[in-house]
Amino acid sequence: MIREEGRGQATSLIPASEAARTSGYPGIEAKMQPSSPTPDIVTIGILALQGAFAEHQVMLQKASLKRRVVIVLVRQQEDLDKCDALIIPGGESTTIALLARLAGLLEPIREFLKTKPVWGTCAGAILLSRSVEGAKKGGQELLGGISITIERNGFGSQVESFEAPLEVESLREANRPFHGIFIRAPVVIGLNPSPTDPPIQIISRISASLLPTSQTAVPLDEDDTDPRDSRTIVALRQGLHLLTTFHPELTKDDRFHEYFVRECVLPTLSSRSSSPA
Ligand SMILES: NC(=O)CC[C@H](N)C(=O)O
Repeated sequence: MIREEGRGQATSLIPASEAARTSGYPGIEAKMQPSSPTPDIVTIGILALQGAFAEHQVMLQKASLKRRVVIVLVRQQEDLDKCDALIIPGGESTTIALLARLAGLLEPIREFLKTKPVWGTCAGAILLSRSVEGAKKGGQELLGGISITIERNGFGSQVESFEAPLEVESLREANRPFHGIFIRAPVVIGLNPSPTDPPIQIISRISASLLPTSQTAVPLDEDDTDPRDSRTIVALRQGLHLLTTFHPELTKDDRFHEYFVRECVLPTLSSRSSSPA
């Protein structure tokens, strides 16, 4: 099932017991907004093997979040074990996968994905996909949390990297476009959820008129799930996870980071802490 997402839901509070559980980890603390009634803490890991992890870290530190966020740069399993959520940055997906295998992180992240939210940006989006086309010779290891097929460098080579304004209805101040930076970006070429998978929610599509001229995507009706139409999808969610084919961390706009914490991370914390032990 595929659905286009409307406005986001309100976040829930994290009980003090949860804050106690996550406190005391070495990491970097992002600022807490005064509106938070309790010193709730959420621990977000950033896979820091290659690529734009430092930019995600800076953005999370500056982001206007309603919770205190402890940031953990994840390089080994014991870092991952501290995290409530994980961001996989852009960079080079084959290299990140190789380094993750060498660090013994591929299987732990696959396990992590089953219960905790993960956000993949660009190369991270490739890793989060269930299958990939255009992989380097020798293949490409994936994590596979989201049931889509994605095409590496699907908009073309470096010279066809581009920037474009995106409409994203679920972000705060939704009438202000989000500046999408696409660098050798992957393209969503198929949505393949099985009947038992959570539904895929489309968060943003790029207007076909803004795509590089080499692209021939034809925008169809909003509800049409024709695979051709998937090429205009640039942000989507499935279950706990978020995928963006562009780089929000390379902008000065914190709204995607705020969205991930508010919509993907905090609801899982509150549901975990309210479920019976
Ligand atoms: N900006 C990026 O993350 C590019 C992704 C890169 N094309 C890859 O395949 O991994």
